[in-house]
Amino acid sequence: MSARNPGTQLDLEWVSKVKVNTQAVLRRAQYIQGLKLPKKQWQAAWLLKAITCIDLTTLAGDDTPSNVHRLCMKAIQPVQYEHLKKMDMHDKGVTTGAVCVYPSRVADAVKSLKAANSNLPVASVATGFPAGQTPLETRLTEVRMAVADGATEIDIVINRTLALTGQWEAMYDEICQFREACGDAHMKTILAIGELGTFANVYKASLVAMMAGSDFIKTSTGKESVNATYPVAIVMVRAIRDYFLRTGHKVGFKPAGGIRTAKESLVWLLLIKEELGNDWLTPHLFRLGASSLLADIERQIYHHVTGQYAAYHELPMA
Ligand SMILES: O=C[C@H](O)COP(=O)(O)O
Repeated sequence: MSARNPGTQLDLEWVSKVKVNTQAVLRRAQYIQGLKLPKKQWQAAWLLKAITCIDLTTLAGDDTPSNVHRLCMKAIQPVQYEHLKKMDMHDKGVTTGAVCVYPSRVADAVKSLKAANSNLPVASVATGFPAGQTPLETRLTEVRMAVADGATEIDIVINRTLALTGQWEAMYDEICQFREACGDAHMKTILAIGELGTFANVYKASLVAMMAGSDFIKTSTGKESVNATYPVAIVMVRAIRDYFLRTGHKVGFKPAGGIRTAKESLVWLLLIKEELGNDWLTPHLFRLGASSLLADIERQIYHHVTGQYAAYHELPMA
């Protein structure tokens, strides 16, 4: 991870002046989706880059030490060795960016990775994920427990009630407390954009989250009915850019929820390149939160290397 965002004082004047031009946002998102995607070896290189930015995720009620173990093994070796060798990438340490699990499974993930001699980060959702509707003290305890079990990245959810009722100061205070509870663990703040109503609210929530010291802002939990969309991403990355221009602090961006295809991962990389520039095209500042994207990327890489499409059952799944 890159240098942390120390946050700033809450600037309510900046927050209150926010206006978002919806039509301009939609046009820009359309434009980015229409851009030409890289082909052939360039596409394969971009797909490998996308893999290094994935937070390989399992967030299910039936998660067990054994499926978390498989997830970790997949994160360490996301592409078959022979395929990487054919691309001369076998010795470049291609892994996913992190694994992401519920707090109760952090210790399992840490154990599996340690046994495999891997220092891949373990991220954990916390703070009453996905709804955030538990008492503040419970949410803080959850963060501390995940960190104590070895999570080095914590994905918190914002209190949507506070955002929807314009209680930005209270939201800022809560996030500052989460940041403190994280200690040295990097904090990604999930806005749950599908529940924020307007683009202006998304922009305001992004600003408040960054002012409170978030190292990343993240679109969604993957559990809302609307998750990562390109227009919302434009709004959030513009907030990241504006915050950087004012403070000099680079905050990362993590779209998450419903990202399933290799093609989508390429569009996400293009969006970041166009909006924030190459500096952000690194796992330190960009992550894709996804539970099933890797299988499709692996399939495209299989095709690139062999000239044939693999059936899903031919590729080892996370
Ligand atoms: O943070 C990651 C998301 O929960 C993953 O969502 P997904 O299962 O739709 O890929």
